[in-house]
Amino acid sequence: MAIRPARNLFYLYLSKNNVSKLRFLSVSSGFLHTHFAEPKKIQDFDVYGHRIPTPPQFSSLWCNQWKKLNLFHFYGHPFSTVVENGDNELEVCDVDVEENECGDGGFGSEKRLNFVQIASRDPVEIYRELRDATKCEKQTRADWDTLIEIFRCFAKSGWASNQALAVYIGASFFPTAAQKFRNFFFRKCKVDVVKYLVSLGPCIEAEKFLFPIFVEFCLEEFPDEIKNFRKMVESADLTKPHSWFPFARAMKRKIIYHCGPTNSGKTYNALQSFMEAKKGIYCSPLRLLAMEVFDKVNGLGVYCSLLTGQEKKHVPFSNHIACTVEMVSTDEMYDVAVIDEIQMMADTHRGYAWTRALLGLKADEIHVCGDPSVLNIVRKVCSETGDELVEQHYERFKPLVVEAKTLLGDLTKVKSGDCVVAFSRREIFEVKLAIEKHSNHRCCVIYGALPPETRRQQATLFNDPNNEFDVLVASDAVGMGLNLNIRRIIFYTLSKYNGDRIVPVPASQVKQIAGRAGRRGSRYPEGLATTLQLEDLDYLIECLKKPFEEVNKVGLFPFYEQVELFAGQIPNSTFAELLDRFGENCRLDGSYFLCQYNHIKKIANMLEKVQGLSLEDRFNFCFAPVNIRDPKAMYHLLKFASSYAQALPVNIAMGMPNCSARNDSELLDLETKHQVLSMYMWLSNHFEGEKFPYFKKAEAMATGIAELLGESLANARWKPESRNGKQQKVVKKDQGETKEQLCLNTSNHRRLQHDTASLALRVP
Ligand SMILES: Nc1ncnc2c1ncn2[C@@H]1O[C@H](COP(=O)(O)OP(=O)(O)OP(=O)(O)O)[C@@H](O)[C@H]1O
Ligand SMILES: [Mg+2]
Repeated sequence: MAIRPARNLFYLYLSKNNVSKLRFLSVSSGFLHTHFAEPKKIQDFDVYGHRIPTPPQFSSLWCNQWKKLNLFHFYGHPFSTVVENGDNELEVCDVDVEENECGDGGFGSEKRLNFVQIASRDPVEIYRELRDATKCEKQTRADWDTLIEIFRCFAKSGWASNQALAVYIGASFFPTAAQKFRNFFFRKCKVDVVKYLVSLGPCIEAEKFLFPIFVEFCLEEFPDEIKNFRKMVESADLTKPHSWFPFARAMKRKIIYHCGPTNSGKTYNALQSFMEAKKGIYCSPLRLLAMEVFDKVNGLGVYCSLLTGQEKKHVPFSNHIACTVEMVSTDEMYDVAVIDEIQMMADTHRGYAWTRALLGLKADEIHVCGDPSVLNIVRKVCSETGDELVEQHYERFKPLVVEAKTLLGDLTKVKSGDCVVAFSRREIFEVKLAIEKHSNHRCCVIYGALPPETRRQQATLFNDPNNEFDVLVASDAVGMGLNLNIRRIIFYTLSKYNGDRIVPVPASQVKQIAGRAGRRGSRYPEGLATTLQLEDLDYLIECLKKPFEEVNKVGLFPFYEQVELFAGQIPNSTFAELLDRFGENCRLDGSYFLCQYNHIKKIANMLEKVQGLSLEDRFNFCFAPVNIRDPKAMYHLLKFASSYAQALPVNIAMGMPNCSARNDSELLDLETKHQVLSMYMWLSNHFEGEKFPYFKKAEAMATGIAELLGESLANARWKPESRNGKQQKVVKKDQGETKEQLCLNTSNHRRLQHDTASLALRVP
């Protein structure tokens, strides 16, 4: 028997056969499911209530009535514990059932009984009585005071506001409706109703009593508002996303889940099926990985094209394509599709792209590769879509061992084949500088702001044993995709800036990064992981020991067409307002969340003043890959959008640097320039080509800059920008860097300061 708590939806089935009559107190707290009433079990049971318009998931009977004369009754929230027996029947626990001969509801006083009778009356009736009353009955001062407080709480009640959604009273309209309801009630109130409410006081019970009366009031008073909101909600319906892809639903697809930790051969095996297929698609989490698969597959003699937001490389006669997951086509038919890093379905920003690929791909066979965190939700999706699911479980090829002695804060203990992982660009350069200054090692660097080509070039340099670059210093960008010959991962710290504050690095990420050590094919027999500081070791061990946390929701985001439909319901709003209203009003099934769209809103706000962009243009511009914290990059996006809106050919308007960076500021400049060019290429691919006619030029410049970045990194021996002087500039660069500033400015980041200090102390 499983016990599960029920919230507002109560199921009940009486276990006692001798129950002949029932009454309910406080049942107004919820919906009573219609499956409940099995007349043969309860001879004289007659739920007395009425239907209210509710969304399908609440196709229930609203009940707040009780029958006279009873043997059993339920107090408070008796249904908050529901026992499910093996036959899937549901019973109310006996503990919640009290026998009572006298039928007074257990309150013991006649006065109280009257109140109780109020509670159990049909809210429609109460409402009509109030509505038809000509004036307010006299109340005491104290009762008024309590009443005012009760209505104040009602207007602020999250519970009531949520419940009101079920009858299409939106959250933004709820306070107005509650205010009008209060005015109505105060003009008409009756002594017995008031007394009952006052006896409850300002509490959830009072809200629950008032709510159905409020609903009646709203249904009569605000039919237009309800109709409009209903239309709006229906146009923001994201429930049943599997039904958005009818063609894929008509297919019986086979999903093969390659499930396991990092470095266990998941992608390798999926790619075997991909290459053997007549027609295949590989969906990558990163441009970098798409490029790598493109190269590898072509190298093995299978013609394969490349499609990312920025580049389209068509290989003649190819039937295979490697793309980034955002670019996947749900129109094309494939024999085999691979969706790599499927656990990214749960990513707060990009998760929707994986969900869409899984639900929408028209492929006979879909190989998904990832850790076990989304296995259950993929099982659920498959049962909804009717696809067959086959699970293949994997183990790591080589063991991962934690080195307990750590580096004790001493970076001179770094050895050949080590990868030091830091979570900000500044730390990366500090570590590189310290290692190169005080040892004979040379460092490659990999971090998110570098173009994929440069990251690959750095990875190749590190992997090649025949050069002096034998240590890697990297950010979490190293966690996915690259094949690196790492002997040992050393965490420089285990906390990072999450866009808001410094937090411990999530265990799943620690696992993913540590798992990079000891890759199959590398010369190391096992992978090692450790920390720079001894005090971080326990957290590292804890993370590595932790089983993968199960995810219970995955991301969704509306298509443009859905946003357009919704926009029709609220004309004259800005795109950012539209997104907010969509976010507030969209309906989702329990397995999905709406992906975060703050960055989209930020771009939408910036572009608001650009006249002449259609809604679709705005939607597309907002998805352009831009670092919203980099004002230079944002400025270029604004300029691109302005030219586009004026139907002018969009210019790159940026000079090509002619030498590699000589200091950190020049390096930052190269990074930004590359990002702007990459954005231009993306826009050129997402809008009509002739509007962005300088694609080739942008591509050539981007290649040149990536090379300059590679050269610059090989020679980089400068300090990252001074913390005082150019802090602002650095902070705007990317998330990781803002961490550094916070570390310096606030006292609760003592540990990082300590790390830096001890680094300075111990390095001779
Ligand atoms: N059967 C095999 N024969 C030869 N090499 C293999 C085989 N399986 C895997 N490898 C190699 O082992 C390395 C790790 O494999 P793969 O990338 O498939 O792991 P993964 O489980 O996808 O890891 P991650 O989670 O890090 O993506 C790769 O370099 C891959 O080419
Ligand atoms: Mg993989």
